[in-house]
Amino acid sequence: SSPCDRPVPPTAGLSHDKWEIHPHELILMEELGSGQFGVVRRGKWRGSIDTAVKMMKEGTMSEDDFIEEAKVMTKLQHPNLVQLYGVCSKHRPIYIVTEYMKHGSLLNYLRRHETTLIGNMGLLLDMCIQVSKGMAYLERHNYIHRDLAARNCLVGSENVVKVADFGLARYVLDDQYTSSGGTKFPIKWAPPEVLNYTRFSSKSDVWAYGVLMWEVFTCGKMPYGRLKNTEVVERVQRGIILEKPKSCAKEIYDVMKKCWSHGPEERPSFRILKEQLALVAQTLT
Ligand SMILES: CS(=O)(=O)c1ccc(C(=O)Nc2cccc(-c3cn4ccnc4c(Nc4ccc(C(=O)N5CCOCC5)cc4)n3)c2)cc1
Repeated sequence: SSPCDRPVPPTAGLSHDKWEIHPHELILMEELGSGQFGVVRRGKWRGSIDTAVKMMKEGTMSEDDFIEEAKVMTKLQHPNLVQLYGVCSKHRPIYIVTEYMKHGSLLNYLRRHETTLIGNMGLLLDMCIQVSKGMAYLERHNYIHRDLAARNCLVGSENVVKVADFGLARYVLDDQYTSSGGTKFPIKWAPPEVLNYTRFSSKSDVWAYGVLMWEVFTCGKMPYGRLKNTEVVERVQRGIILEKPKSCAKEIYDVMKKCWSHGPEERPSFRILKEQLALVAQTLT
């Protein structure tokens, strides 16, 4: 059965806190990757459920605030969102347990499969549409991602693409990542109002979504190439936008450009974006 129709395993653990997962219910397997936040390993939950387990290095996130938020996040359920199953918070490091996506990040997937993907506009557009569906769900629930990019989307079987780590950015302690002046802040995915006032909204997620579309249609190129963050900030504030990717239809680039409208209120909502992209898909494929 496809992952969509498999019911989401009940996050009801043995304890009364249904978002709490008992470590003895988890079998940890191979490492999937790591970063300044810690290590991610594949896992099996209750013997059969495939999971990814993020072991958050101490000091990387405000854990108590995150654990509080995890209760809300486990309720966000959609076929294009990486499901948070729960957390192991009774020990350190805390574990963040989500559904497993077997092809890894969308960014690496695009780069790894560039030769087969570059001419397949229908498939690239479908990936973008799947992300817009997950984001339209978050928008409907007034949930802001704050770090939408191809690196934070994941690919599963049958080219399923899901949005991951929504809202996680709020709990990262490293102010190199959280402040817009920091070296790790995702400047290239940020609109003017975030660069100037760190004013996040679903419309700043829409700007980032436009950059994600650009990443998809360039099969994982770095936006603005090797330009320094200060040069990108200057261009964005002057209204200079990313150029049309070679293998991208004009109609698709037109949608990207709407996502990069200078004022947040001029940008379409994800609800509208989803519909516009479905129309473009009909005319193109
Ligand atoms: C900015 S921050 O808040 O500090 C932050 C930074 C990083 C992260 C984070 O989760 N990073 C991260 C790093 C590595 C793997 C993950 C990561 C998270 N996941 C959640 C669900 N599934 C996965 C998954 N799956 C993978 C990853 C790699 C492979 C793999 O080895 N492949 C090679 C062969 O072809 C297939 C693919 C397979 C499945 N990898 C997540 C989260 C938050």
